[in-house]
Amino acid sequence: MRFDIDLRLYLVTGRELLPPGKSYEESLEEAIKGGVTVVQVREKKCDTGEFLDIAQRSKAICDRHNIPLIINDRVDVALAVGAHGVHLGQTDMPFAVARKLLPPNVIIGISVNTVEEALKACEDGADYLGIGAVYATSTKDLTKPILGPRGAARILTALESKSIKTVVIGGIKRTNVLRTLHGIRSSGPSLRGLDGVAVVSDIVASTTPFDASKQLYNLTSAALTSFSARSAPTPFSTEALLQRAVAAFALIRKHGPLVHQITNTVVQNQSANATLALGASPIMSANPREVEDLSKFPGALLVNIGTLAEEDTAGMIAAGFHANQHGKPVILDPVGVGATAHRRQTCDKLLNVWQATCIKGNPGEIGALYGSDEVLARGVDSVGAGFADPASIVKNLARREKCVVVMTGPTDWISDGFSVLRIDNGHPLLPNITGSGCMVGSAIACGCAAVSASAEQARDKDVEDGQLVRGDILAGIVAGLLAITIASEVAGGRADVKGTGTFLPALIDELANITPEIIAQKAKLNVLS
Ligand SMILES: Nc1ncnc2c1ncn2[C@@H]1O[C@H](COP(=O)(O)OP(=O)(O)OP(=O)(O)O)[C@@H](O)[C@H]1O
Ligand SMILES: Cc1ncsc1CCO
Repeated sequence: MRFDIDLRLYLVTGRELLPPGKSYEESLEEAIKGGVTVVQVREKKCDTGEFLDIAQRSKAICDRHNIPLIINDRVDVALAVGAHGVHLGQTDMPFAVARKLLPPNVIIGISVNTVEEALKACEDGADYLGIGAVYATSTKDLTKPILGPRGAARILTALESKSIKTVVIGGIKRTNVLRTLHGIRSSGPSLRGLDGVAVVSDIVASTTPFDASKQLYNLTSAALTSFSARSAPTPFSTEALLQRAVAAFALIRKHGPLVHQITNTVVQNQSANATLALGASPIMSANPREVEDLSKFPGALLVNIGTLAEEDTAGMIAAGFHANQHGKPVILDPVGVGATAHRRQTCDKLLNVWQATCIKGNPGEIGALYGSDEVLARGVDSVGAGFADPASIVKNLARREKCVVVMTGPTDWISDGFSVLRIDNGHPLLPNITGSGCMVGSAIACGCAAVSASAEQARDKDVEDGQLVRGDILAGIVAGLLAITIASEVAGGRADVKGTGTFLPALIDELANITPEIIAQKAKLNVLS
């Protein structure tokens, strides 16, 4: 097998882009340490001697880190330095000629811009394809059409039956990599057809290439790692998950993490009070100017689109983006997403820019995101009896969005795309106060914030492939759900609670009174699969 190269984060060099004071070697080494998995040396404006010199210097660095090196265009230079591969454009040396000149273990990649070029390169026997340009870029004169994510998806769709490896290239950077990969997935077959992203200026022009490539590696891994391609985690029992959730609940009180909430104007006060009662610290702000600073604190971000003021959308987009960059859990509450086209478009926009850790909604909201009309929404409320097969809905949406999905109701259904769980706690008064679902979102955010802050503090092992966040997220989510639903049972059973008016303050009190022992004792949690 000739091809054993990890294409996930493919760096294409460009010395002319280096920032002042940064040497080529320094930049390359930092980029590799940050997560670059393969390096292509591209030198368009130098003579052979200089190209050879830069290729040899690159090879020495790559060898030190066991990273494959590919040479752009020049078969002779590749042979001279013993490179792993050669990358050819459509106007470079023809594939057949290069193949003849190169030893069989040297791979050949081809740049393609159309379905025809891609199929021809497959037929020729290319080892991988660089599909682009996805966006306009200053690093290359573009004479061919810009593909956009949808154009790249068209080429990937045509390659569905081929085993060839692929990367997308052209203007890809930290700010658009998730949007790009989400866009390709939603308009093409699946990301299983894609093996990586190629990046130039976002790494080479950076004064901190280590950070740039680390962020790009994590973002790309999270978007690329397909649930179906990943091996399923070890199944766990109800008892084991309950223990993890009880431990996660205790971490809220231990760490008192910051929970940044962009939420609707109906529930701001009660959600902030619920957060405090659980033992975390709320900060409610949608101002795009401060979301980056807020993302630096250990904790979590909640984005609730309940009242969706026009001016809040920019803050929601930026907050999720920065939270992803800092590995903070992001909880999306798509309130009323089934009610208006604008809410649907906004959720699409948000999920195109950032990766959610958890999406929580009532059946109307989850159905609207899933694209099902089995359950309908009336404004922010869900109507009707619910889904005939709720377990499949949450599991399939979790797989598609690569996050945990929670669907609330008399039974709360939860899935991480592998397991499905149900929680049967809750009091009938809970859905009758406005914004109880929103408070559930805050409670989930508190649980996620706690497990994430704890893992950060313990400097847990580095994030696993495909995960943006650290910590036992599923346990954090279950902890938040159990805390609020069990507190509602205690509050609803109190003699002084006469209806929804007295229920709300009692609920806040009982959230503060709840203990890990009460949760362990009263939880009606069941792991179904
Ligand atoms: N009939 C019920 N009995 C007990 N608990 C319930 C019942 N219905 C919902 N709940 C609980 O209430 C919480 C809120 O769920 P619900 O589905 O009402 O949210 P929502 O519709 O998003 O609320 P809102 O839009 O008012 O914020 C859930 O955690 C759930 O456990
Ligand atoms: C009533 C209402 N309207 C927008 S948000 C909200 C709170 C419950 O979702």
